[in-house]
Amino acid sequence: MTTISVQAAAMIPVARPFIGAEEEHAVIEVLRSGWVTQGPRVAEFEREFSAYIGCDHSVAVSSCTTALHLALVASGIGSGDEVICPSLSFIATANSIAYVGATPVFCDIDLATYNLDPSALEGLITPRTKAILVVHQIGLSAEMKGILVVAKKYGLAVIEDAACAIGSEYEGNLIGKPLGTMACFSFHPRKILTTGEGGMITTNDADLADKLRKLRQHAMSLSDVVRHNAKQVTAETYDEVGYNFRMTDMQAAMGVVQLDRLQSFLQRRRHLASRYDEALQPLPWLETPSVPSNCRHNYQSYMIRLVDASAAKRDLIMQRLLEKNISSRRAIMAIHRELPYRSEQWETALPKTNLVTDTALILPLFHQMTEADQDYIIEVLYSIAR
Ligand SMILES: C[C@H]1O[C@H](OP(=O)(O)OP(=O)(O)OC[C@H]2O[C@@H](n3cnc4c(=O)[nH]c(N)nc43)[C@H](O)[C@@H]2O)[C@@H](O)[C@@H](O)[C@@H]1N
Ligand SMILES: O=C(O)CCC(=O)C(=O)O
Repeated sequence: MTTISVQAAAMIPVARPFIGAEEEHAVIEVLRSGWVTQGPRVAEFEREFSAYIGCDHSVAVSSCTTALHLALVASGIGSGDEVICPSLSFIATANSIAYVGATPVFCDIDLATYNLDPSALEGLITPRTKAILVVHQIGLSAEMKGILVVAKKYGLAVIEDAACAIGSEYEGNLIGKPLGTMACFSFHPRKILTTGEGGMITTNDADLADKLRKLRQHAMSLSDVVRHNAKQVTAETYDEVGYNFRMTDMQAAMGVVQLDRLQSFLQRRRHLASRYDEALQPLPWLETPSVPSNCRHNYQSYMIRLVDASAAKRDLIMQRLLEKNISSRRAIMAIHRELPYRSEQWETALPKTNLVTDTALILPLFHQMTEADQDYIIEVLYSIAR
């Protein structure tokens, strides 16, 4: 048996945001400006985000979780309603449905893409179904055509959880040029573009955008900016229950700089992903990601799936990697296994979700990861195989 001659000098993290001097300067400028939340930098970030995505409106909020929550509120979804979503997703997907008093109904996935299986949707629709919350998991677009056909047939809203999908494409368009009513993005540090925390809702519907802008700021009738600039004494009213989901100008200033870097982030990730693909494809005990020809992946995460494995075996491999200073993560969680959503019904209804959550793992992938680090990770995986 060959042993690995070198040990990584320091832990290789699963992810690391790239934050440079330009972000520092941009944030300091905001701090010195005297306007620090939902001000000019937020408006600028929204404009630049719309220009990049090619959508009409972008509404910045405090996270993707609050973006999803607000999108459901603005869609009029509430108590007694059902929303179909995958269980193979971060818990925020289902939590956003629970926040509005609706019930998440979990749909199984397509094993090739780890996204909602359009052919499994119809069996879940009841008279209470109001929407489909589609996730573009780890940055790969869901098969939107099939999903939109079902949504149209039953008159359901389609909201896209694009938390991980900035820069990803479906049929030649960037995700976020909404195919449904709204798409929601995350700028959490585990995402490709980060503002610390932060989120964005994109839409082509002007009324919806107005509603979102109002609701994110306590539903006040006149914004603080309008009142600040008013030449006459003025007061706002609060005609419905709103939320405090504002993004700060420090976050937005960082976002503007990160958006400038996005092409280079995407290029680097795609390059490293193709290196993983090439090196790992010969290993018969794992499957590398498969990308349908009508999609372009951003590789927010690089996830491999172990063939003929169990959760215990996967965890053992993760432990071996950790002992070699390589951080990995279990696959995407299965929401239906967490206490607030757990039931026998879901455990038996979602076999593909169960298989992926038990047998996949996420390998390190980040902008500054060197090819030498990546070669080391590959070498360790080969040694585990032996
Ligand atoms: C369930 C989660 O799934 C995905 O994350 P994950 O479980 O694969 O990985 P996490 O443990 O959240 O990733 C955290 C890693 O991301 C890097 N990182 C760098 N900076 C940060 C930070 O500020 N916060 C967090 N949480 N992570 C940060 C570090 O390498 C850290 O170990 C993401 O989609 C997360 O947003 C989601 N919460
Ligand atoms: O809280 C987390 O770990 C991630 C949630 C997220 O991505 C968001 O709400 O923007």
